[in-house]
Amino acid sequence: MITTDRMAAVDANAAALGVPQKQLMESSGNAVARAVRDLVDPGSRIAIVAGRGNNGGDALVAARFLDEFDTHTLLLGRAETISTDIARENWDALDEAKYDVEEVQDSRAIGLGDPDLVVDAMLGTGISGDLREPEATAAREMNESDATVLSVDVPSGVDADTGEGGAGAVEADHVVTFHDSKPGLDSLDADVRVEDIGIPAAAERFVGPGDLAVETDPRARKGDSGRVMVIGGGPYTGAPALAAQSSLRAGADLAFVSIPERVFDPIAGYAEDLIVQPYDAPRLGPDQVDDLLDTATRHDDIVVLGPGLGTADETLDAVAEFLSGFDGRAVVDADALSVVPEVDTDATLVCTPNRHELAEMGGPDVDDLAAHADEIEAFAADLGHIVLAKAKDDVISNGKRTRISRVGTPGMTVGGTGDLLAGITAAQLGTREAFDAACVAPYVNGRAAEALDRGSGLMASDLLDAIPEAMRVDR
Ligand SMILES: NC(=O)C1=CN([C@@H]2O[C@H](COP(=O)(O)OP(=O)(O)OC[C@H]3O[C@@H](n4cnc5c(N)ncnc54)[C@H](O)[C@@H]3O)[C@@H](O)[C@H]2O)[C@H](O)CC1
Ligand SMILES: [K+]
Repeated sequence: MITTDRMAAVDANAAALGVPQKQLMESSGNAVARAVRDLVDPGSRIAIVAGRGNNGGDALVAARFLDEFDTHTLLLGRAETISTDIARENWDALDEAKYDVEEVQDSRAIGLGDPDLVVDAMLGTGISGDLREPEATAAREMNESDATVLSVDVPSGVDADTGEGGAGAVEADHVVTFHDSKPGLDSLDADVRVEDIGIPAAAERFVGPGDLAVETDPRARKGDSGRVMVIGGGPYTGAPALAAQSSLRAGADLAFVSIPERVFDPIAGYAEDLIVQPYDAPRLGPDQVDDLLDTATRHDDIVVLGPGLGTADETLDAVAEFLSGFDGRAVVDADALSVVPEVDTDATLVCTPNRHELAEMGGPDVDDLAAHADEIEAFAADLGHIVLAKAKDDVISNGKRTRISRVGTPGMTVGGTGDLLAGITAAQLGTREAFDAACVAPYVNGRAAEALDRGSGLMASDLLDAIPEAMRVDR
């Protein structure tokens, strides 16, 4: 089962892997033709009704595979208004090769004839709202006709994610959908077949450029990427500052750093963009927890817990107490990680262990994390939280789904890149579902390093400037 947004991401990832959409359209069209052949005998009358988007494009491809039928293709609208290059190229091919095609300029002129089968390729995943003209009239004609109706990808007018049909949606007898079934097809009174269109498994497994495009959290609004609160520092000062700064570079609106008073000066001195909130204690301890919980909960802060905190008993007690009282979103990193397996929390956690921290938490003790992705998935299921395990290839799992981010450079083994990752993850949690945020963050971090291309001598702070560019969708 795949949603429209995920499908678009996988599509773009496939293109980045060298399988462009036009090739997928060729496979889709071929699959449509196979479905036609399974439903009617050679010589039967077929009416193809194509819209001006890629859903129509699929059927325009299919027309070339249906020579043994009496096929008539109607394009709803003028060819110049076809909305994508690949669909238009497939129209032009039919036109040049003298297939039986017709541009329908006016909804009153729609005549399906008396076909045995209608291919409904008006609208697929690009639909929004009720059917407009001329699609509405064409849908009515299809629904009133005696012909078998085969819909391409999704019955036109039906929302592929929800199954909701706008007024006048096509009532399909059969649906041929691509790659994976869609949630909205489940509730239909139609026979649904899922066809493989040659999308490489890697397009789903590996985080790619398509993943950047999709913002998946319904709470997300433009310019509302949330407040990040880094609870860290004390023994160390650089780590919390790097995490907070990277969260800003990755789109957070405000970054707070909660630290012991005695390290206020250095941390406040690193960057004027950070809001430094000191507490009166030499290090984090249980006395600070009520205040921190109160602030984080009141502002719906996305918390980063761990960078530079150290391993003092009272600090780890405070971490455990914070997590058991917290029900928001948090990234847990570094020294705070050891507490997670013991703690009972309602929070949504993304845990970001390196190889050693993963083993100490009870996960697999291995060098090549990606080769042991199944064990990391089992560990995440057991832990009940999202695990973003950091290595050359990062493994991200929520216990059910597991993906790999394989971007980055050897120079990233330098100290501080993990702090950056924690901050980027927190910012991503403001606009995406937690698992998607955990997948995109290491991809952004790795792309930033690739863009700098600095080899050895890279410092984590160098990467800060490269993060915004690495998040751009159109790179
Ligand atoms: N990997 C894949 O999934 C592939 C899918 N393919 C097919 O492409 C379509 C999606 O194509 P897209 O161009 O994004 O959108 P549509 O063709 O569904 O529609 C766009 C078209 O429709 C107009 N429109 C929108 N809402 C309405 C409305 N209510 N009434 C009338 N018209 C409307 C809009 O303005 C556009 O012009 C997918 O379903 C698959 O079939 C690829 O072929 C291969 C890869
Ligand atoms: K359709």
